[in-house]
Amino acid sequence: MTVLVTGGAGYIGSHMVHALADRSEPLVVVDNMTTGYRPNLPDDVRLVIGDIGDQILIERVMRDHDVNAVVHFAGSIVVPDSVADPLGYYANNTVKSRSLMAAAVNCGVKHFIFSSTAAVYGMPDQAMIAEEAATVPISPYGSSKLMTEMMLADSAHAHDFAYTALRYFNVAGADPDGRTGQSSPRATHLIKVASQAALGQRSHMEIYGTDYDTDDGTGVRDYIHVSDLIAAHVLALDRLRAGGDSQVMNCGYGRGYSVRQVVDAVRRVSGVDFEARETGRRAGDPATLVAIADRARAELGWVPAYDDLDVIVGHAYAWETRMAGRNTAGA
Ligand SMILES: NC(=O)c1ccc[n+]([C@@H]2O[C@H](COP(=O)([O-])OP(=O)(O)OC[C@H]3O[C@@H](n4cnc5c(N)ncnc54)[C@H](O)[C@@H]3O)[C@@H](O)[C@H]2O)c1
Ligand SMILES: O=c1ccn([C@@H]2O[C@H](COP(=O)(O)OP(=O)(O)O[C@H]3O[C@H](CO)[C@@H](O)[C@H](O)[C@H]3O)[C@@H](O)[C@H]2O)c(=O)[nH]1
Repeated sequence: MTVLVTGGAGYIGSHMVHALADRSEPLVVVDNMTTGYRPNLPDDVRLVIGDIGDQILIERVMRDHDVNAVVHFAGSIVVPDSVADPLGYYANNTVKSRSLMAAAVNCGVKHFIFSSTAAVYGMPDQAMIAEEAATVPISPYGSSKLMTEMMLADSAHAHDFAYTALRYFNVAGADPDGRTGQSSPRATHLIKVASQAALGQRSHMEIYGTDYDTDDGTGVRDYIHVSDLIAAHVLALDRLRAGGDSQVMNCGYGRGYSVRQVVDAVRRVSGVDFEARETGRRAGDPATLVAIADRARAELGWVPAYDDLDVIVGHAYAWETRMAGRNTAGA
């Protein structure tokens, strides 16, 4: 009854690995280490360095480890990169997910949890988004994820497995115990970038667009603490094991913060008045993305524990401080 965690050496996946290890669940990680970071994993984890598109390898891992559930985080995640390299994104996110699913079907894996995204909704006309909202992605990244959801739905009809596709809103923060966090130096996420500016790793940061139709003109997002997101995964796994049906669920708190509010929070938490320069809009950014996450609460009994912007920022900033120390020590 082993859980296969794809992309388990990445930001979100490594939090899942710790959560499963905390429950003493047998698990195996497959990661090709393109953006993965080994030090974020427990020392004794079973890590197979390989690609989810290598179906022979994946089937061997599934059989050797008696895998019964897959939690699929592996993928490429930078929206502007997907605009520049759509075929690369469809290859890594869609084609290789198809291969992973084929391996799961061949090996009789019964449960599948998939990292989907609010990007499947595109530029919604309503600020608050439920799962029934139209899915009209505006980036190859969003399309690559929506296509994977479609493959899951069709395969679950045809074969004996059930899935949960979790549509994450903006994932932020870090493990409260400091075991792992966002470690990719190229990460573009707002709270990470602002924390780097506060630590002096950047001379300044930029606010992309101040003319949105929002209260203060900057983009509004629903920031969810990574540990709350992982709690939803663990509950989704338990629900599938108990015979739960296939579902798509939003993961967010149902409350949005503007870029300016986030920048103020990072200044408040860090005590550093770093520079935030106002520039033009970034391509493909909707004004507002906020989840209606009633389904996750009802179906999973999910109750967030870290729904507080200063707590999220505090954990992200503590992690960034730790990373800065590591980098200095290694220099
Ligand atoms: N970070 C967010 O705000 C966010 C929001 C919505 C959805 N997601 C989704 O969550 C998942 C995890 O995102 P993250 O922020 O942890 O990113 P990440 O880049 O930190 O983690 C992705 C991991 O997958 C691995 N990987 C990539 N392609 C692979 C392949 N072909 N075979 C094996 N391993 C591969 C990478 O090495 C990395 O360890 C992704 O699928 C992403 O699309 C993230
Ligand atoms: O240096 C920066 C970085 C971001 N922003 C703004 O901050 C907000 C959040 O941006 P970011 O942290 O880059 O996240 P998103 O572009 O909203 O995308 C994240 O959240 C999506 C779900 O909502 C996921 O699909 C993506 O994978 C994930 O990167 C947006 O309004 C950006 O324009 C800035 O102003 N300056």
